[in-house]
Amino acid sequence: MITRLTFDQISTAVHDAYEACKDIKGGQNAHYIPYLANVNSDLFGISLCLPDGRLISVGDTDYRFGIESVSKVHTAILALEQHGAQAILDNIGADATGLPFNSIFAILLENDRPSTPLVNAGAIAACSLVKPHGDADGKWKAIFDNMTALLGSEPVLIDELYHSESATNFDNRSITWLLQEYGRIYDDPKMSLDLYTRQCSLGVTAEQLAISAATIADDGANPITKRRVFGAELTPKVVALMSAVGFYEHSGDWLYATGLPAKTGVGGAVIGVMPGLFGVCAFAPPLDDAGNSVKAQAALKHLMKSLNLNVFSNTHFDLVEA
Ligand SMILES: NC(=O)CC[C@H](N)C(=O)O
Repeated sequence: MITRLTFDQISTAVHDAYEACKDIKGGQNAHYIPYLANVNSDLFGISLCLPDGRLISVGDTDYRFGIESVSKVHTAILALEQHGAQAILDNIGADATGLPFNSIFAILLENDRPSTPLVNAGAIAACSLVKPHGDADGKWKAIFDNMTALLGSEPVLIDELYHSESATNFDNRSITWLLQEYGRIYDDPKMSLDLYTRQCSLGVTAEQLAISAATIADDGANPITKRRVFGAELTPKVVALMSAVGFYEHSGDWLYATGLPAKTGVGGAVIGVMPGLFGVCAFAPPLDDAGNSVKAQAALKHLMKSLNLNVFSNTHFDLVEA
């Protein structure tokens, strides 16, 4: 079945989702990273980007916040581009862990594999895979440039967040050394961890993240800059990774409830990708027990329901002029 959607319908749905969810309480800011604990908990924004570059934004969509684990998607794309889909499967994996994002148990259960580039272990391994090998500055430039190409404009490193996170990331240090012991870090371990921590500390806006999600939805072509960022054959791989583990131990419940492949970060962002149709980002700092934004989840759930969208349904959606 083909259903026609207009820009106005999508715009109304975004504004309705904002209104319906703006007063939702519950959850708390990430408390284990001191910088994030102090961000204003009332911030809330939704931004949606269409493949033709039109943006629908409501609320705090130009506030710059820590990208955190949403960056795992961007660097997974870089590693996929540089090494190919098979190498990422062989060296990292694409499995759901069913466990928290920083789980050491998941590494042990998965027979030494980091599981997926979208949990901490696999994301640190992905940073170790980024070329040029052995060159910290060159690798950071590759990560930053790839992020910029996906966002359509530069992110800004939040120094305070980077220092705050570097000083307190004891679990990620343990993960890195365990992976090193298992032969699953493919460059200098300390450098790989530092690159991961730095990418998590990049400041981005909800609007930038929506553009990057729309770039994934648009088969690797950035809808704003029109630049091709990655090969179209990678979109199904990226969407599969997001679907499998985007909400960590709540990934199945999320996908079942919404039908939206999405990825969260403890900075409060959630990005969602409807291939061919749009990319979206909702942002609000308070998180649930799995580290996923309470209000952003509610807003995206509302949006998908009101537009009657689901990536698994047998309905194809065409964006039409009114
Ligand atoms: N889920 C997240 O966003 C976690 C990211 C954070 N930088 C960490 O490694 O703990």
